[in-house]
Amino acid sequence: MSHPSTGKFAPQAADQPPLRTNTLPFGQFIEPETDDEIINVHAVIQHMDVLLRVPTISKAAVMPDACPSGSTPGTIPVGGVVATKDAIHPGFHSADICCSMAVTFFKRNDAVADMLDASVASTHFGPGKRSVSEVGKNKELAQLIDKFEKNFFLKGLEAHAEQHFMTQGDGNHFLYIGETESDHRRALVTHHGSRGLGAQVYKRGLAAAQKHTAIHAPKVPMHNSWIDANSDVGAQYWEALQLVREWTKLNHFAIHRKIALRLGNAITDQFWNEHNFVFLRDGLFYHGKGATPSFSGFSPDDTGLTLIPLNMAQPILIASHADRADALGFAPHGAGRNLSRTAHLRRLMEEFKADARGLSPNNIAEIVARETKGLDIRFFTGKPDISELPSAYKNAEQVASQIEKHKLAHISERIMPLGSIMAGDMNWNRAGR
Ligand SMILES: Nc1nc2c(ncn2[C@@H]2O[C@H](COP(=O)(O)O)[C@@H](O)[C@H]2O)c(=O)[nH]1
Ligand SMILES: [Mn+2]
Repeated sequence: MSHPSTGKFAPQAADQPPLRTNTLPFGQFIEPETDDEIINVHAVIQHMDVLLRVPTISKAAVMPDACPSGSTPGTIPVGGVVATKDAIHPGFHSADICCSMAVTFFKRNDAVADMLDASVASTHFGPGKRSVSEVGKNKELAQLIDKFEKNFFLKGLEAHAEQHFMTQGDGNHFLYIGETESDHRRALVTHHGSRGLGAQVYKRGLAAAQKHTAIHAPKVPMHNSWIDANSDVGAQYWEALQLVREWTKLNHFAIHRKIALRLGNAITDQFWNEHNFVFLRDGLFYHGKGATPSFSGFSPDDTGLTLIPLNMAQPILIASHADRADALGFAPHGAGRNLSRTAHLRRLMEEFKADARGLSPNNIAEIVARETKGLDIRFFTGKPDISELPSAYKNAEQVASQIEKHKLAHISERIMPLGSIMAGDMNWNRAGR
């Protein structure tokens, strides 16, 4: 028998779990209001229907911010949560392992421009890496990297862990400055994942999963393949995920610490949460692909609070756990994209009657100004990435009200926006310009 994806011969294993002929019911907490949202929900449900035929899956849910994440049928949507038995699916947490949110609160309320200046000088956005190593200065990082040697999935990735440290990448990764709504405490929030390190671990994990699944369940397509959690490979992969998680946490807080030092300001509180990760709970592996855990003890660092961003001009929600059973104990991780990057750009080009050369610098300045009024918004490349402006995302208030209505989490505080930094235009949207 040949594997449908690899085309290679694979022996038929006696214990082969078949693909289910029927899908499973799953928790749906997504309520479309506009035509775009109706199309979006339809696509999400179609993907879930195919996905839930994978035999390792016990239960699943989609959050209010769900949107498709690829065109191959059965690709887990962003905003999807899938619980599996004895199986870890790299495709369900995807390449940006441990994409996460982290907040630091400061003692003194410095001027927003000073905080952003200190941030620009302390972090790095965009592809690529740092030329100056932090390993000599950061004992925890050095100790973490020392553990790589013994792990099959991390061995040889030491340079990635070193060179990508204190970088944040591109796309919708951001650094946000805000102030708590209730007591006006100044906050610094970052959003990023495990950078090149996680991407390499994912690649290796997916290869191991394909190898296993081609033998044990050859009808399961490549993107839904899994690693046997009870095997040695499974134990190694689980350990690699935990070490990648540690790296990501160090990365967030090393950036925060550098900014605090540069400002000469004291840190009063910090917490963080993963929203792209695998969580082990009562013997099941909960894969959150863009979903915020909302249950106690989701990680060894759980403080009972999580962060849910919406867009650069809206508050970041601070939520406490609700642990709704049919939502599998998860809440949304954001507002979710309204439209694909290309569709969003196309709409703006239509609005501004742009020709094949694309939006002019004046058009772009006008769009940025109208969407970010009163905020200090900076782009690391110096050029705005209009695909990341608030209009690219779903209605923030609608998502927040769905969180409360469905009791997916309890919103206990809001960090009101003051300014932010993102990578900026990376040339992807030059098409047609
Ligand atoms: N506060 C900000 N929130 C933003 C920004 N860009 C996107 N977002 C929100 O983050 C989530 C997370 O997305 P993912 O990459 O983890 O899938 C997204 O759904 C948006 O709601 C921003 O610039 N500032
Ligand atoms: Mn993320």
